[in-house]
Amino acid sequence: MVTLSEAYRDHPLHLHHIIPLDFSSAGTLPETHAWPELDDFATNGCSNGQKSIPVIDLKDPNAMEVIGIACEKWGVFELRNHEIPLNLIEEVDFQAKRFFALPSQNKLKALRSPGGATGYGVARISPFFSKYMWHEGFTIMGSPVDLAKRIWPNDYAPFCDPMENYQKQMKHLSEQLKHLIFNFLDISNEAKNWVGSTNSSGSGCACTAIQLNSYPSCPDPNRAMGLAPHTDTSLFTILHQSNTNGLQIFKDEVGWVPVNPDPTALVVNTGDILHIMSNGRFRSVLHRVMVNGTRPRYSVAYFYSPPLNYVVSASSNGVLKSGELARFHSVTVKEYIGLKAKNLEKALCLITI
Ligand SMILES: C=C1C[C@]23C[C@H]1CC[C@H]2[C@@]12CCC[C@@](C)(C(=O)O1)[C@H]2[C@@H]3C(=O)O
Ligand SMILES: O=C(O)CCC(=O)C(=O)O
Ligand SMILES: [Fe+2]
Repeated sequence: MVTLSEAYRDHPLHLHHIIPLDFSSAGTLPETHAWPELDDFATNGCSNGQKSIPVIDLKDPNAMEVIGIACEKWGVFELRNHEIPLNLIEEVDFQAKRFFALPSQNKLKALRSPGGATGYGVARISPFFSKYMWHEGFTIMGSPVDLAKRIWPNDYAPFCDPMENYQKQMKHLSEQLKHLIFNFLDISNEAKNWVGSTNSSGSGCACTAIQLNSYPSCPDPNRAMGLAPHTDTSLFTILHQSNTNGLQIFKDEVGWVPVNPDPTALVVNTGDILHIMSNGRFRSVLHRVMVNGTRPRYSVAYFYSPPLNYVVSASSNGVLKSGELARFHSVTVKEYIGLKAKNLEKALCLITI
């Protein structure tokens, strides 16, 4: 948990790649946030938006099969009947909005440090793009208490309690999804249960993180980018989006497909670590967020990955059919996070055999 921070420590960032714009006082879109090549990009996407992602009921007796097929064909699905209490989701959402509504100078008290991974700041992928995104984020790994105390020294519990509860519930849901996905892929019990792997705290726990995302309503939405196209580093990500649209996934031969929000459902997407573990069968899905001219958008992402020293490898986990060769070199989770932090989307190519 806290240990995921450790993987980012070797990749310090400059402050101008951490501090978000004060969106509340931005009356027009600054040139630093205007993406020149966007027009084409945006129109192409929308014209192909007729298809929609698979919807899956977790209680479906065929859940394993339909989730496997969705991961293979789409890399993303909407999950219903997930059993995360709606009032908890709403409370997390409410606390996220309460944080982002604070004056800029208050939010900066929880600013991510240059060598850190948690706290308030722009998206981690920002240094790879010449323009800034219309986005601010808040990253939590392990206990949120230290961060929340910086903002609400005596009254941090209303923020922390729901976040900690959400971490527990999401971890439980992630374990269920992991079993379904790994069973579908015939991944061995050893690999499935992270046997022999630990993180630096000595526990064999998964690496997890919560990312609160805010995309304020934008004075010039056609020239702004909410979150630039990226794949997640995780095994998979569980996303909750409240009711403003903007998320799109890229599907081969279709283009950008909108993922319409249903506040009672969750969206699950595949990440790079699953891409490697499945030997490229479950490709990590490219996605982005477009912004809105009238309504702000909020989302909560939960990233789930194996422990830091887990060896991510198709050659030893049972996925390879007879005669099939591994397409990627084996790497630990920590090594892969390091490669991604330095090379972004080239990281997968760098370990391709
Ligand atoms: C546990 C994670 C996963 C991170 C890094 C770290 C904390 C924040 C996550 C995000 C959230 C926003 C998109 C992304 C691409 C980014 O810029 O920061 C994600 C990234 C990743 O999936 O690599
Ligand atoms: O806001 C969203 O819907 C997407 C967030 C996202 O892609 C991320 O946090 O990695
Ligand atoms: Fe993402």
